[in-house]
Amino acid sequence: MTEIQIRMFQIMPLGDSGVGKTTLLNRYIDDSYIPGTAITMAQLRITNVEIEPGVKVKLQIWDIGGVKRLRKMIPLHIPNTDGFLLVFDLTDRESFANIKNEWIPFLPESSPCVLVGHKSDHKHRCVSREEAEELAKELGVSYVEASSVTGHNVKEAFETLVQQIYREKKKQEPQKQETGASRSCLLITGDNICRCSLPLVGNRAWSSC
Ligand SMILES: Nc1nc2c(ncn2[C@@H]2O[C@H](COP(=O)(O)OP(=O)(O)OP(=O)(O)O)[C@@H](O)[C@H]2O)c(=O)[nH]1
Repeated sequence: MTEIQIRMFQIMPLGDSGVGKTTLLNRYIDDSYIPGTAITMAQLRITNVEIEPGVKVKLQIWDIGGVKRLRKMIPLHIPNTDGFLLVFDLTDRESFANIKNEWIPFLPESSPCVLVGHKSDHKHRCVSREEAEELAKELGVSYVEASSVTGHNVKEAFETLVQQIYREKKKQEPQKQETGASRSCLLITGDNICRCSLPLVGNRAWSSC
């Protein structure tokens, strides 16, 4: 019998309108590239990731449009968000400057974050890797250059963040176990039987897997 741990993390890509947040999500979740997507209002996407043998994460991703009038929705979601992708467009210097000017101010201190230089396939790049790495160092976060056109490093960007969240959560775990925050259950799917450790909500263990 295999023991499987199921966790739930919530993440949010942040960045100016047009940097490619929705396209990045489409590439990560559906492995598809849909050019010229319309401005997003807000949508919740869900996917599953195995982060190490026996540990699965149900990943909820809030995609909120980067235009100014939609930004008031962001603080509503921040308290439930475990980590952020700070996305800028490598062909747009303003979107790079806005990471510090517009997006960092939304974040609680020490939030797990990955800085993503997006559209790395584009010929007309105007932010150098050195500048971006310098910003990442200043912010104390990892830096990944990705392209949703080619798919290059898209998985890496999301999974670097998920691993970071996982490490942070594990640090807080001994305290959770003392309060009995999870319950071991048998999960039967077809011919497979596995043991899962599920979080307790109130006094119930739950899973939507
Ligand atoms: N060259 C190139 N273009 C891309 C890439 N990703 C997205 N685009 C284009 O960038 C434009 C904006 O992409 P979106 O995904 O709509 O941007 P967004 O950040 O979600 O925009 P909002 O919903 O307004 O916040 C679209 O025309 C995409 O086709 C990429 O990796 N390379």
